Amino acid sequence: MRATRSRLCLIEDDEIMGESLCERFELEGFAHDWHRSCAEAEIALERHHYAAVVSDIRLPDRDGGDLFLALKQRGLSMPPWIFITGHGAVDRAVALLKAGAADYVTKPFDLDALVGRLTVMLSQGDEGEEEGRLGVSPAMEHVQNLLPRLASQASTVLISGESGVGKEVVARELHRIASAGRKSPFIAVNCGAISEGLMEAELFGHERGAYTGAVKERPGVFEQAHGGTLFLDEIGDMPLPMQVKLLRAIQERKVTRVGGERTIGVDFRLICATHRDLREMVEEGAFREDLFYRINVINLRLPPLRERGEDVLWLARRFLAAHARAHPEEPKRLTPTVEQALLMHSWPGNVRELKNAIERACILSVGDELQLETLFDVPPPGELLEGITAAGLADYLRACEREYIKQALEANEGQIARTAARLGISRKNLWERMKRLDLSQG
Ligand SMILES: Nc1ncnc2c1ncn2[C@@H]1O[C@H](COP(=O)(O)OP(=O)(O)OP(=O)(O)O)[C@@H](O)[C@H]1O
Repeated sequence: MRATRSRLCLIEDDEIMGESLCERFELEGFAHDWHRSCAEAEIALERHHYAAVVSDIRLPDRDGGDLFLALKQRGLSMPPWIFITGHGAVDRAVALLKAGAADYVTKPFDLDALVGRLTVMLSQGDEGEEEGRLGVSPAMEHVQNLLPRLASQASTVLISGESGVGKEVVARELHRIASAGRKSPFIAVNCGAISEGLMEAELFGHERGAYTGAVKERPGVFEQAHGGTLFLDEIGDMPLPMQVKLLRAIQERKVTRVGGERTIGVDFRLICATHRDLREMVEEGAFREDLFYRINVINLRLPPLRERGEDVLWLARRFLAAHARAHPEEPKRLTPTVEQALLMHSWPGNVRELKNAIERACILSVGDELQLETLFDVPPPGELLEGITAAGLADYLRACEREYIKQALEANEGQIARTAARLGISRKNLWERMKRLDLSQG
């Protein structure tokens, strides 16, 4: 992906106006792209992060304001927009300002003042304002706004949410903010992945000769996290006997290595994460109540991706851009059909599933657009057609179509809107086909 953070996007069809603006931009040393139609600009805006957009309102193929509103509605991460307008269209420009545009200038305008504004925007564009951003949905913005306060005031935080929602991402962001540019350790431990026998040594460390095979002394994760953050993932999987020891270490901020005598003071921020309902586990006797209250001081609940639709396309574009950065190629585009399918999918695997789907689709899609069929696991044709018998071609095609739609319906729990989006057809069209093929929803 081109480094366009410090680049301007000009949308102007008037050759004289466009040329004079570009001349001035060149004089000022502003990197810029000039697009003469909305269609051209739309593709560029989907692919690149510009620092600012300067756009005419009246353009040959579409109203520039409509393009702005449509991209905004699609959740595209938008640079500040400045509209150029004639005297007759000031009302429209004011309405666009209310809808989120940065500014407007009326022809003939003061070019120096415009250049002054753009200089500020270009310098801000270099700061990478998207870094550390968790999402654009109200739920994630709420979490984002809480993090600085938690970083300065909370020493224990519990993050809950389904698998793949981004609990570790949030934990790392909290750590980054708390570290404020200092280098400090972030130690992540998956409590579900360590066998019960090894857990004590893993958490508290061991002295030399503490057990067979302990040829060297080794600090545990509490000591490693000293001065930084200890992230205990899947805390609900911690065996009960270890929970007692964990509680003591958290409360006293001291540990004793296995096979050792001395206590070692440790200072760390503790972030625990779980996809399980710890309160329910307490009621069932599977999780200690005292430990639960100790770690549940601040509970950040991350909603599943299906409950924060605003984030889906925003995240998808981030993953597209990341893929393009890692592999030297132009980022692929999301077509309206693909966008619709992404929005309708229920994402049981949350952000992890979305990330994997986009990565797979980037690799498998041919051309510069993501292809719908590469996004989701659809059965390979051989598997789909297995066992289909038919009297002739028409009969055979009908059987294939029926089987394909039937499987898509099953995969989407019979939900018409989702299935239609997944198949890339309208709901009405899906209903008609189901009727014709004698298929029911469930
Ligand atoms: N806001 C986000 N921005 C970018 N990537 C994200 C975001 N949230 C999650 N991801 C990505 O999704 C994947 C899953 O995220 P993460 O490991 O943080 O989830 P989790 O809730 O901790 O999952 P688990 O419960 O299975 O451990 C990771 O690859 C992560 O990079």
